[in-house]
Amino acid sequence: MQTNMPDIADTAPALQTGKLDWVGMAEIELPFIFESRDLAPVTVNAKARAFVNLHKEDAKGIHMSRLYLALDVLSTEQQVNPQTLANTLNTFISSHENLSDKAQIEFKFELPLRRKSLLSGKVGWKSYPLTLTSTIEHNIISYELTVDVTYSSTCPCSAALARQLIQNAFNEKFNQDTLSQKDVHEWLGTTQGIVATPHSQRSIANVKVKLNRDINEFDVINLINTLENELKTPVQAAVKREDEQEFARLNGQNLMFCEDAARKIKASLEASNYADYWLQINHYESLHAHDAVAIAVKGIENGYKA
Ligand SMILES: Nc1nc2c(ncn2[C@@H]2O[C@H](COP(=O)(O)OP(=O)(O)OP(=O)(O)O)[C@@H](O)[C@H]2O)c(=O)[nH]1
Repeated sequence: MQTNMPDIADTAPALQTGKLDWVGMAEIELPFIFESRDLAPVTVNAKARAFVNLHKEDAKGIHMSRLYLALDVLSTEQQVNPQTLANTLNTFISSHENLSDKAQIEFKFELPLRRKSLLSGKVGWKSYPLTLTSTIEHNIISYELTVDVTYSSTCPCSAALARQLIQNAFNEKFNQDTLSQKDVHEWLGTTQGIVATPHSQRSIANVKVKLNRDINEFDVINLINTLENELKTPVQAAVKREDEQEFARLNGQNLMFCEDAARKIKASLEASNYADYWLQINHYESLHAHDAVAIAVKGIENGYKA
């Protein structure tokens, strides 16, 4: 290797002086082993962002290779958990002495989970998009987790209008003289009986939570289960007919506007122990070509903004 190579990050003058909030790298390909409560350590293929601030006004630049190599150690020699992330952030700072006093790592990846069907006992894969961000500032580390949960939402307005059409069709078909339980039962099993069906839409809840500082493990499964249990109609993996029928029942018994979904999730996050939260509910309408959206935050001082 050639010695005496110029190292302009240390020696060259900055074109213009000034502090920078974040400098680093984005879209770094980084497989790693992720650790979370109730989950066997799982290898995920993340895209990483790695940053430090540049508070030395006349420094030419940061040392990007040092950030990259610290991430590589995390990827190849360790498993990702709150402690190893904290160590890596500390390495970012200690490898930028006099240059930086803040650091941030963001991982975006899909977490594949085995999910059970509603009734049949079958199991299948479902992937959840996650973003895990850890930041160190004034020696304090914070963690933030964003997850997208996909579910089905059936429109309550459409359901009421469909019920009215069914009632009208019933009145046309039957009167007191012709009413027989057997005939009505048969008729209800036809498309003339259930003359209209409400529309449902694939919907996504984007939820960001700020984790408490003192956590010693991530708990992604608990967050996902909390959201899915509240929504009741998450999209399914393995589906037999009995599961599909149960899904239809759950949709019918959990009619929701985006406001309903947002309020349900807000209530469940309020009941959880998160330091802060932000949520956006997206109903990708099948009636409209546009989407129905609701946003909420915990509303704490200096917290997330809607
Ligand atoms: N700071 C900075 N570096 C960049 C940028 N684009 C590419 N690089 C390259 O990132 C590489 C790594 O920089 P350093 O970490 O300083 O590399 P190094 O000097 O070999 O590593 P050390 O000996 O640890 O300082 C250099 O080759 C830079 O040219 C940029 O926009 N800013």
